[in-house]
Amino acid sequence: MTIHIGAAPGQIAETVLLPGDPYRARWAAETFLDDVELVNEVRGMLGFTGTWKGNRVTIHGTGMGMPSLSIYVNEMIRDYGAKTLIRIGSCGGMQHSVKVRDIILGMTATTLSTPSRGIFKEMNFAPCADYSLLAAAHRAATARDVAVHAGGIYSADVFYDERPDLNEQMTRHGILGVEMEAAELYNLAARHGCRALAVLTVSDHLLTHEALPSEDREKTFGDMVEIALEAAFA
Ligand SMILES: O=P(O)(O)O[C@H]1O[C@H](CO)[C@@H](O)[C@H]1O
Ligand SMILES: O=c1cc[nH]c(=O)[nH]1
Repeated sequence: MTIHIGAAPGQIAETVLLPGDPYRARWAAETFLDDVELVNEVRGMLGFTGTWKGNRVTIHGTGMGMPSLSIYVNEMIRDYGAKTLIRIGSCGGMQHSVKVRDIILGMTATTLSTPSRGIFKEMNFAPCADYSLLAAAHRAATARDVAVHAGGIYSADVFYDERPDLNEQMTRHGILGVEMEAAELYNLAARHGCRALAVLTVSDHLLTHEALPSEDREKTFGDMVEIALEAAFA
């Protein structure tokens, strides 16, 4: 047990899928895993371990934003031995070529700041995905005939942004979508020699202002869960 995770030693698998929403974790575990066991509910942050095609997997919420994700991912890596960590999140589309419900694979995650800024200081470290996971996820998405885009994403610190010029610059520089956790996930994976990837579903669009309701964000993003599972065990 750690301060924030109530699982016993060995109850967290080496492969972890990480939605922001703990209820998406429950839905994904109940929908896609066998022999599912609740392994954490401290502070209502739900985590489940089960099997997918015989492989052990944990699906665990991170909460919203990089400080929250940092707590769970640090404990999963340092205390439970997680090795492959795949975020399964929602994001806002930032290009007209990207449509609502499309899948985005985050090759890089641009950010203004992360919980790691204290160690990087003046350095602009470039958080990036693990290539083997990225390539496997792209193959899995293509095989499923899902609209998939691989490229840069933006990990913002705020959802209600008072600086629209920042989003405009991201769009201008080809960034595909905005979310709030991937950059720190990639930083932590790099620091600890783990593999990480963000597989995102476009839930709303900053240019067209389309938006899916919260229930869809919780329960209908099955393609990204299966793509993440296929990539993890490719
Ligand atoms: O749907 P999740 O995985 O929570 O991801 C996105 O949704 C939340 C904001 O609504 C942020 O956590 C953002 O990264
Ligand atoms: O962080 C997020 C997630 C979904 N949509 C957004 O606009 N931002």
